[in-house]
Order: sequence, then C-alpha cells, then structure tokens
Amino acid sequence: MFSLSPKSIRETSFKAVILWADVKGPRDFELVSFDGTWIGSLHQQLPETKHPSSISHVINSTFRYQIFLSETKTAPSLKTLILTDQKNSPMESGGSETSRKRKADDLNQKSPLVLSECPLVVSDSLAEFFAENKNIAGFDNPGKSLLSTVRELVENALDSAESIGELPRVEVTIEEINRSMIDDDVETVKDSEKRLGKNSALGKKTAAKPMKGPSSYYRVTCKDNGKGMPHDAIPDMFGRVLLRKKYGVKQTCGKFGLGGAKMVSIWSKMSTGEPIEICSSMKNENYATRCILDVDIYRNTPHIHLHEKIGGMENWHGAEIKVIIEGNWTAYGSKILEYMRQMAVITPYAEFKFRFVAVTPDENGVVEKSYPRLTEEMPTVPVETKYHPSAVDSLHIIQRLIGQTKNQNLLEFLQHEFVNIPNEQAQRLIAKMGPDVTSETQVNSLTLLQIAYMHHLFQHTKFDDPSGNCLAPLGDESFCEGIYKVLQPKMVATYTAKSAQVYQGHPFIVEAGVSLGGKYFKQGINIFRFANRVPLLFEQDADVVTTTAMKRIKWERYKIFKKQEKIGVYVNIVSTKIPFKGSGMEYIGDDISKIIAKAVKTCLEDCCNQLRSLDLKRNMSFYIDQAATACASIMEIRPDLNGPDTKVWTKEQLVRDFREDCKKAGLITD
Ligand SMILES: Nc1ncnc2c1ncn2[C@@H]1O[C@H](COP(=O)(O)OP(=O)(O)OP(=O)(O)O)[C@@H](O)[C@H]1O
Repeated sequence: MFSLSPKSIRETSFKAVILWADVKGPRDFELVSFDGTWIGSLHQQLPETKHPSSISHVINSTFRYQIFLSETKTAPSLKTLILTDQKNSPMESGGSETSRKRKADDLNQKSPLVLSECPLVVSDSLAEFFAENKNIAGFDNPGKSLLSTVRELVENALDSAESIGELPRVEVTIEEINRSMIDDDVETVKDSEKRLGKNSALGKKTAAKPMKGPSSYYRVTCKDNGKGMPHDAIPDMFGRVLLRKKYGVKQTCGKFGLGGAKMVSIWSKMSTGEPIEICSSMKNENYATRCILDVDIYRNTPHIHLHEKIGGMENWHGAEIKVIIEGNWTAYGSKILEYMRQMAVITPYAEFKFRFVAVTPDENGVVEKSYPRLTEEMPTVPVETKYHPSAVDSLHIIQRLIGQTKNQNLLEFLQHEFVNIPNEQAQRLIAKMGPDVTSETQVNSLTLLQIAYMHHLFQHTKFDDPSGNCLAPLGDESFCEGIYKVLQPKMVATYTAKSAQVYQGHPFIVEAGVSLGGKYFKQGINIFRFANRVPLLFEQDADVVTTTAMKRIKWERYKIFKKQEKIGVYVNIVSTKIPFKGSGMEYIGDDISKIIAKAVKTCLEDCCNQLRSLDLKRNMSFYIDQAATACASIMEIRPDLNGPDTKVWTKEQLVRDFREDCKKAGLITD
C-alpha cells in the first residue's frame, strides 16, 4: 500500500525499451512505476513496422517526476516502469473477439514492459519536501509569501465559517515589525537571501526576482467566526504535513492541496524562526484553545511551545491565527489589496476588514479597507463526490480506493466506488479485463497489471457525464451585487450557466459578468478571473478568459466599443478540478480545452446580450420621458383635450403613468 509520505522529486533520464506493442506512429504514453505510481506522460513517435509485435524501440528521455514511495519499502530505487499507451488499447483496437482476447492474454503474459534505470535521492520529511519546493505553493519570495500567507489564512477562515452555515466575518491585520524586536542582530537583505537559499536542503535556491524595496518582518493576524478547531487536533493541523486521504473529489479553493496553513507555519519557521499562534473556540464549548508551535521541518512534527485551554471565551466561536513572517509590503502590498477587493466581489456574503500598519506611520503607514456584507444569500457548501471513471488520472487513485473500499468484489467496487458506472457497463468492463477476472474477483487480489488495464479502460470508455450537483457557484444575483457594489461600474450584467459541463470527467460551471463604465476601470477591457471563487491575480495573458474576451467576443455586435468604453469582464469557473496550467496555478490555458473556452464565451455573450437590452431600455426610457413631457405640454396648453369630466393631468403625473405602463409592458426596467 501507499504511504502518505513523498520521498523525492527529481529530474532523471531513463532509457526504456518497448518489448511489445501493436501500435505505430505518434502516441501518448503514461509512465507508471511498478509500485503503481504515476510518473508522467510522454509523447513518442513509434517506428513504422509491418510486424508491430516485433517492435523494439528505445526511448531516451528526461523527466521531471514526483514519486511517492512506501515508507516501509526497503529499496527506495525505481527500476521498472510500465508503459501504457493512452490512445490505443490493444483490446479496443479493431479485430475479432478472439484476436482481441488473444491480445489481452498477450498483454497479461508478455507485459508491455519498459526497463529503466532511475537513480533516486530520498528525503524523508514531507515538511522538508514542501520547504524545498515552496515556490510551487506560492512562497517563492518574501513578497509573494506575504500575499500567499494572507490568502491561505483568509480562505481557511471562509471555509470554516461556511462549513457551519455562518455568514463569514474575516479580519486581517498586517503589522510591520521592527526586526530588532525579534532578532538580536539585524539581518541585511543579502544575509536574508543567503539564509533562505541555505534553507533549501538540496541547495536549490529559489530564483529570486528583483523586488521593489527591502523585505521586512510582518505580524499577520487573521480572525474569523468559523467553526474553530478541536483542542487536540490543532498541533497536527498546523505543524504536520500529511497527504490527505481523499476519498473522492470536491470543489475546494486550495490550489495545491498541500495544506496552506502548514505552508504558512513552514514559511514562518524558515523566514523568521518565530512560532505560529492559534487561538480557537468551537461552538458550544465553554473554553478556547491557545496553542503556540513551530514545525520541526526535518522530522515533520509540531514542536509545541504552549497548548492550553482558557476560559472566558463563551461568546465567540472561530479562530485567530497569528504568524510572524518575512514579507515585502512595498512590492506586494498592491496585490494584497487587490486580492482583498476581488475577494469582496466574489464573496459578497462575507464581511471583510483589512488593516496594514507600517513600522513608521508616514502617509502610507496605515491602510484600512472595510468591505461590508452585501447579501445574506450564501451559496451551498460544495460536497465531496466519488470519482467519475474518466477523472481517474492515475493508477494510484484506483489503488487507494481498493485499499479503502468495503466493497470487496469487483462488480460492487466499480458500481459503488465511482459515479456513472451502472451495473451493465461494469459487467462489460469486467469482461474486457481478461479471462482471469470476473465480477466476483476480490479487488485486493487484482495484479498491478490488471489495475493498470482497468485504468486504461476508464480512459478509453465513454461513460455518462457526472452531475454538477456537487458544485457551488456563487449565483448570478450575488455575483452582480458583488461587482456592482464593490467595483461600482455604471452597468453590469451577470449570468451563471444553468447546468454543468464536463472536462476530463470533472464537472464544471462557468459564471460570468460584463460591466460598463465606472471610475475604477481603465479604458478597454479589464479582466477579473476567479477559480472556485478565489481570485487569480497572476499570469493573465495566456488565460482562457483573456483570450476569449480579447479575441472571440465580437463586442461591436452588442454596441460595446472596446476603444471608447471601460469594459469589465468577470469569469468564475467552479469545478472539482480546475485544469490550471503552469507551476504557479494562476491560469487556465486557452489551449487546454475547447469545451471550457466555449462555455466562457457563451456566458460572456449572454451578459453582452443583457447589457444590450438594458441599453435599449435605457434609451427607450429617455424617449418615453421626452414623449410624455411633450404630451403633457400640449395638454397644459389645450386643457379642452382633457374633456369636461376628467381631471387635469399635470406633466409629472403623465410622465409617471406613462413610465408605469411601459414598465408593465417590459419596455423599460426603471
Ligand atoms: N481558520 C480556521 N478555522 C477552522 N479550521 C481551520 C482554520 N484554519 C485551518 N483549519 C483546519 O486546519 C486544517 C489544515 O489547514 P490547511 O490549510 O493546512 O489544509 P487545508 O485547508 O485542508 O488544505 P488546502 O489549504 O490545501 O485547501 C484544515 O483542514 C482545517 O480543518
């Protein structure tokens, strides 16, 4: 079975020989180690041959891969890889039933194996692994780390309040502190860079971009009204990195799945050496917990300084997290303020308070922002759902589910551990898995090759689409409220797709908004991107939303003129898996999926249509006023037109009645 501890991330080169294959031409392969680990994908040109079974083809390649080896495994070296062709299953590709079966038998006996030599250097602690690779979690330099710290704490605070149905209230304070308050010797910027580089156990220095101004130390505090945390669980929640045993898939705001709070603890340990302080109280508990700890990075354990229960906090439930980290407000302050503003747009049911205090209170020394709650309407809490077979992107997932399942026979396993595999389809899949496998086969007796083949079948079979019931978009009315009140455009239209669509077995829903005018916007197109209700602040250019708004929407068709107007474009994509591109996970590549690009375009076009009809109504409203005023003037001049028994209409009354009638007829909105 898999352990929960990653051992290494390395680049390696390997030599591989395909001993058996019945395909030729360009193919995508999936590389899997013999312990079931998915290693990576490879696009390879196979030689043209009339006798495919005699292919002997050498692959030379360099790979960046991530390996999770068992803790108990004695030989931590990876020697053997299975190569699975993603495109062309030997059993699926043409031929009679008997020939397909023969090929299946061949697959079982001959095994399309690839041999390789992969030297591995092993590191033991998951916390150390994250410390070494902090850039993948957004902690690549002090400025970005300050932003990521705020982000992780705010998103945990929101999750916590929403999970108990409480309208969130989140207070964030960043106080710059005098280093001499915590350091004996004041460190120079150069020394600090040296220290941060040295902390990387492999000596891999993070490519530090030149930043505006020197970095400094900051106390970041985030207080919420969420569910709080159980007393005994707190040290592990903040001081031990574990790979979570995920059973299914869920819409979450965490981008890396690494545990943001833990990354914050590790960053504080690495950058200032100061512990993290947690105060928490749960609903209906008559005490609060105060816990001070730091992470022992090399042992991956919490090092507890204080862990006590305190009284007198009966009227509060929630958490307050305090951490002292190295950061750079000069370089990233504007990004942090932008994050808070966009968070207020996409979370209009929350109340946010933000305060920054510099060590020297000059005119930029204090920044305060307050975003009041704009609606009491809260989206539903996203629910975890079982995997759709097309969303199973590694053998590892099937193996984990086999390890956890109560459904021991294969037929039950397929039907109950996944969505959208009905009984008949499960039986058909089992029939394809070769003569040794039946509905009654115990899942824990499946060989690795059989599991690899099950995975292969999942990737090459058409299943019904998963439902989007597990997703929780914000909703078009709340989205409109957020945009209108926080960013104050002149006009805004929003649209949330009525049903989910599917990308690689994961359901997704797009919601969009388009606004016009407003003093906070620049001329042209202003883009705001969100994924699972979290703002995306970097790498905008290659994003599907940017490309769609810039190139695919014919704005003039809706009488919106890019060169003259201030256009706001807002897109929130919610999914059980956001197909991010790039290591920073800050954008969804435009080339990634036509389905997503089309869904974004459709939603934006709906908003443009709404704006167009809003604009027509606005014009109509103007002409109605003009017409009514003209009529009233005539009647004032010629009172005889009112008739002997009717009362004399004033100009105002006439305009009011006219507008009322037009409103009833749907010609104008206001
Ligand atoms: N403000 C908070 N209120 C209540 N519980 C919290 C709070 N912050 C963290 N936690 C608890 O600590 C756990 C660990 O947090 P952490 O950010 O490390 O992981 P995560 O939130 O589960 O993952 P990710 O950040 O990748 O989404 C959370 O799952 C949650 O149970």
